[in-house]
Amino acid sequence: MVGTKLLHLKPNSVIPFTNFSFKHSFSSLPKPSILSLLYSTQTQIKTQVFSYGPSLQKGDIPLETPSRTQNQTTLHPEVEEGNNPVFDEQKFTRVFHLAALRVPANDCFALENRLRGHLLNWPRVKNIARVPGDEIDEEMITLFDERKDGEESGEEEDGEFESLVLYREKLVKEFNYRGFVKFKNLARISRPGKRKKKESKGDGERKGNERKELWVVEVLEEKEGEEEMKGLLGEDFKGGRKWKGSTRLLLLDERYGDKGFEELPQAIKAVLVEETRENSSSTIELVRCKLTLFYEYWQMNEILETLLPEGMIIPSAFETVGHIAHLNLKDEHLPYKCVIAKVVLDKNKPKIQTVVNKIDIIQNDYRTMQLEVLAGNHSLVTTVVENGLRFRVDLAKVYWNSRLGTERQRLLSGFNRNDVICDVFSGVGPIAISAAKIVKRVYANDLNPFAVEYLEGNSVLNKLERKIKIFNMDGRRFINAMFSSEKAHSITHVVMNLPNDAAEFLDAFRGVYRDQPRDKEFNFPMIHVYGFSKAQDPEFDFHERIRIALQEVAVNVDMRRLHSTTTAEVPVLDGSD
Ligand SMILES: C[S@@+](CC[C@H](N)C(=O)[O-])C[C@H]1O[C@@H](n2cnc3c(N)ncnc32)[C@H](O)[C@@H]1O
Repeated sequence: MVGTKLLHLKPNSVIPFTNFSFKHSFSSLPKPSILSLLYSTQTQIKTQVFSYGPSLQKGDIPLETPSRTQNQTTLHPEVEEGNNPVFDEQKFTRVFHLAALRVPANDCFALENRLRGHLLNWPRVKNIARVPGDEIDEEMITLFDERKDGEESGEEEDGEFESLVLYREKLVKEFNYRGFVKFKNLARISRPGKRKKKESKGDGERKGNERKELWVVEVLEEKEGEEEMKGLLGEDFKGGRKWKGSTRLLLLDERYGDKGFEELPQAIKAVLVEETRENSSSTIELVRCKLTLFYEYWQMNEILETLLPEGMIIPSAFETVGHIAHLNLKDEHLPYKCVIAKVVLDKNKPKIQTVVNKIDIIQNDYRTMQLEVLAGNHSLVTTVVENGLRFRVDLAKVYWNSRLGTERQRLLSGFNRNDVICDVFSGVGPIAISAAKIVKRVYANDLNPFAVEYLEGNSVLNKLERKIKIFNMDGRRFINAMFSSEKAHSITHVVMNLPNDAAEFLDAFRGVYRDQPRDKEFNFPMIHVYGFSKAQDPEFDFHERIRIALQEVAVNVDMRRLHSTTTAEVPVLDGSD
């Protein structure tokens, strides 16, 4: 039993968010309550109890793969060496021995209902299972019945067999370019090509070439009388003495895997007994079977718990941007980064095509991340859908943060069709373009020429280009340009989303309204400023920064604390002065 900590990867920042409008005098500062600001890494001790359900610590490892002890001792060094992501997926194959009821296909749903509570209840495994050859052609059933009748009336064996041979002849005539859909064995006899090659790969090969299967069931017992039919219809044929038509397997709860008939619960016994009593040629029978779970079956954390050293925190969450999974690995994970990335990719295909890790904290002007591609294709250009709009981004060249989607929605909900928005640090346009759908006009600006290129492309992509005017300049210059022009009167909201130092950019507003005539019609815009603070009292700290930047100008301030996590924003404080 392994105790493992789950790490939810989260950014370590708290973003006080402020919006305010100008007024003519200061009043007292709000008294913010002191709240812990430091983000805490959420760790969870996961105690695994393996008494029920599938687990990599249970079941048998098939003979061709190394034993579990061997598996655990060799895996970590192998993984560590040169970050080699190629680990043997077969090491994750586990075989479980179960009991099942083989039932007529037509009755399986009714019996499933009746036996509820006694059937296997494992995630992603259907308790009505199919095995190769369990679907039998109606015509074949008739022949079989004829054969049986003959048996009963003492007919000669040659005659019985003849009808099956005739039936095969009939099938041969039906052969066309698609081969035999129902009887693979006949197809194989007539057309020994590709298929023969594939099937000679050995027992371990999984069926289903396109999509790898998660699990497979095989019946263990060989029934008398099966051989003869097999010879005619191929290896896939299963059925035995009681065979009468198409069948399904109802997998019984794992507790009954090694139980004999007498030890089964009454409900199961009753089904078997009743069926046999009512119908002497009942096809219901108790069989032993093998349920094999493959690498594809196991969840990301189950695989990683096996691959990473015992006790290591398992990276259990990541951010997604379009087709890209964005990890934020801790130092201790770095020796295993490629292995972790491979598992993330395998377990999240096809939505995820690329797995990256952030190399360094964001510290450049354009707020772009330094990313290392660890698995999948190397394209960092992707499309994100937010608010029903599409945004093309190149994570290597522009800023994007999907976690801010909720906050963007909150902001947008305060805009109406009479508004004119000025987005000073617009990036590729998640706020500006979404706002353009609602408001009269948007002025959007960014210093990063690549961001502006994508902003232009995205406004066209969303057919909103006629409502957006785009600028590529420093934020201060942009504010000056906007507020020294006749546009100043029309602007109702200014958005400043540059959390590191947007507050310091507020100095650009000093005196912008000094010479404006103050008629009754005049409204000051609402300025939405985002910022980080590591101070003990971030609201107080942020308020001070705003006052220093604006100096003589009086403002109404509303402050709201955002904890930038994947799930939550935390409104903490509402105050005004
Ligand atoms: C935190 S991002 C926000 C982008 C966008 N609002 C969003 O939510 O995705 C800040 C943006 O400001 C831009 N930026 C940085 N310094 C700037 C400056 N001095 N003037 C204008 N834009 C700047 C960066 O290029 C970046 O795109």
